[in-house]
Amino acid sequence: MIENSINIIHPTCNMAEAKPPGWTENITSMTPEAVELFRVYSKVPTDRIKEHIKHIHPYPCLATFTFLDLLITQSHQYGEVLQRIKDGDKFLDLGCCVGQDIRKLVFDGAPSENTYGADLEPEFLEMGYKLFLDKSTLKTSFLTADLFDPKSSLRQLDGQIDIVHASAFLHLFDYDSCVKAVHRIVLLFKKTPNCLFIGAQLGRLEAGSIPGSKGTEKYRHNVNSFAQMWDQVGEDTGTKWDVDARLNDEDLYARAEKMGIKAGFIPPGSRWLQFSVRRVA
Ligand SMILES: C[S@@+](CC[C@H](N)C(=O)[O-])C[C@H]1O[C@@H](n2cnc3c(N)ncnc32)[C@H](O)[C@@H]1O
Repeated sequence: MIENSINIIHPTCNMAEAKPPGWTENITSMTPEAVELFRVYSKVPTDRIKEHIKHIHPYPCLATFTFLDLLITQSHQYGEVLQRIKDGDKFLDLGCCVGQDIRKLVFDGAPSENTYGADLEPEFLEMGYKLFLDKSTLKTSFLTADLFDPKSSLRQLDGQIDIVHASAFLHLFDYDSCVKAVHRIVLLFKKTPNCLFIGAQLGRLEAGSIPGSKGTEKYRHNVNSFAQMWDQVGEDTGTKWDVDARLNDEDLYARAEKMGIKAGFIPPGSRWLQFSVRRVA
């Protein structure tokens, strides 16, 4: 069973959006893991952590503080991922934003030189250093890259990555873009079995498109549609993938209503979809 502790609102990081639903301006709670990360890894005194975070992040899309959830730790594969990076596997956090999940892995013992982070927005990558105070120590390679740009700096990683993590990422796109993104992700992986794609994103009991901003659409997967997409991409690319996708029990729409939040990207039937996809051939 998937834990129900994943925060309800994970904004789309649309920088044009002035105040996303769920805007808080205040850090109401932090998990003990997040407090420990700032206290021990970043050496911020406990009583100054919240002030430090609020001081650093000026962006609306970070204003719900959900990046403090350290989503990667809720993956059932977290232990395996950590051990594999320690053993030399190359890890990429795609759409890493401020790179909190990379910092958590490094804090837990992953050699940072085996880690990569990629994001469309260079400001988020810079903000990560200011948040975690590790510019002089962290050896993660951060790339500013648009996953959909065939000439992006991600090309240098093609065929070299063992593990890709992408949380709150694929749900940003319509179905065709989602399929394109998965095709691109397959290119990043080594051509060997056991490569792993993990993450969590907004999903829905009934799969389908929902309206996005400015006439766009976003696709919400359920377990079947997510697995079918990977089957299709497997066929297209001559690869084979074992998909483990699960919808969380918690009804995110009900929770949003209870909180008085009207968020178009959380329609009825919304659940967190947690997945691991392993290459078998
Ligand atoms: C909702 S945030 C999730 C951030 C992080 N993974 C987390 O769980 O906190 C989505 C991130 O994807 C990035 N992004 C959006 N489109 C992208 C693209 N085409 N290529 C690379 N990154 C992209 C955004 O800049 C943003 O940082």
